[in-house]
Amino acid sequence: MVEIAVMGYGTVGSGVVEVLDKHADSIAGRAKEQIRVKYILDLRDFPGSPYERSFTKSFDAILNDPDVHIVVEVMGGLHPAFDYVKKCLENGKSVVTSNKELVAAKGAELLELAQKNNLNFLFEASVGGGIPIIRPISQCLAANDVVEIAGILNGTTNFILTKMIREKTTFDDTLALAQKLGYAERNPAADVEGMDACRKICILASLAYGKHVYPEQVHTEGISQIRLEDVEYADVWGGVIKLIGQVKMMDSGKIQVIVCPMFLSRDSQLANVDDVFNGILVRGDSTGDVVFYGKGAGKFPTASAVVADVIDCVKHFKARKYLYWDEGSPDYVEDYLENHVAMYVRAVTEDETLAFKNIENQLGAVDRLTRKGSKPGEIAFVTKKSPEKEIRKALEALSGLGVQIQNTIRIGEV
Ligand SMILES: NC(=O)C1=CN([C@@H]2O[C@H](COP(=O)(O)OP(=O)(O)OC[C@H]3O[C@@H](n4cnc5c(N)ncnc54)[C@H](OP(=O)(O)O)[C@@H]3O)[C@@H](O)[C@H]2O)C=CC1
Ligand SMILES: N[C@@H](CC=O)C(=O)O
Repeated sequence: MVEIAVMGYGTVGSGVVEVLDKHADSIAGRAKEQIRVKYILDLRDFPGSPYERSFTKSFDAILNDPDVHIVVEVMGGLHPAFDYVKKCLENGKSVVTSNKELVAAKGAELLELAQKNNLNFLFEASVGGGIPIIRPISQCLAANDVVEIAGILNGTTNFILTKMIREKTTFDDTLALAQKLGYAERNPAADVEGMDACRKICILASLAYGKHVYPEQVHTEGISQIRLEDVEYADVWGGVIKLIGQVKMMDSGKIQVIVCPMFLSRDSQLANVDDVFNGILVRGDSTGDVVFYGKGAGKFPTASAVVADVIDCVKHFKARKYLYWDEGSPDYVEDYLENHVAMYVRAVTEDETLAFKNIENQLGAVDRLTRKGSKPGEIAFVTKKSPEKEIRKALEALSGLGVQIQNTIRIGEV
């Protein structure tokens, strides 16, 4: 019998306890041990819960119980999660977490601590919800040099974009539904403004290239600037808008990494990844493209990944699971303005003919886009591929030449 503690009884934590209970026998068969939830730590009371006797408000009760060998951290946030996880690892307890904020900020330090103490620190659920992606990158694709990873990494924003486009629902209503379904972060700005996807691409980049990438090193944009006009122009251009996290290794040894909405061609493997689903493309030098697809958020998909880590922990008490990356460095990430991109631009002008003359003077030839029902003075175009800093400079100059930029979205090559 292995006794464990679950810290946090919200969407994911309640799913973990339920899955462990419902599938107790088959899980015991796979882990070769019965797994029992001895403690559930939460701030609230849950009167009438079938697990009522396991609830505690004392972290120390868990920390000081020598019978607890695995602690599942599903509270979220950095504090007190970091402190608790660190103490668990210092006190001989392996840790499983779904907390991407924690792994993206402190992964290198916690992995080192786990290694030092011959314990496991596992976080399959931190990226892609129920999709297996941490193990495939660290194990199944280990023979490859990873050339690039690009993915739809946030279920909430993909759900919002899909519903707004297909059903013309409002942003606020769709976000409220995503919250009700347990997809959104406690502070949904983390989803909408791209921070959640940023944390996930940091974890994938750290794992793939062996060096920590910190969220503050990644240029991050969310979906709050996207308007229905942009969605219609994307359609005219031949694609869709998706929030993408992307990382590539450069010849210089630096990485290019970004999180932002992108126009994706309908031919892209990620273009039809809709609703709460995530899609993650990993390009290996030997395998070529491998694409992972599944539910990126929600109670049971995420609980499934957490419980799989618990089972793996039980199977690897003696032989630790080897996950590791080094601390990062300030010069490791290329300035995103140096990246070569093509850019969709939507603007307004009072004189269209003059505007396009000025646009082509500044940017060279562009591909004009038109849509039905455009507003008076509205124009849109796609630039040629150039260093982003040059495009930004040209767009700044255009605003002094009667072209008021309303939005820009990068053209993805995924
Ligand atoms: N929801 C999802 O689909 C996914 C979530 N994740 C990640 O999993 C983690 C948990 O997410 P989720 O379950 O959705 O979040 P919830 O907010 O639903 O659950 C968190 C739970 O932890 C409790 N809690 C918070 N702080 C403490 C504390 N100091 N001591 C004890 N209990 C505490 C909360 O209590 P109270 O409500 O009283 O504050 C709440 O019950 C997050 O890191 C999230 O990013 C990862 C993948 C998918
Ligand atoms: N809020 C996240 C939850 C899973 O990681 C998302 O929407 O993807």
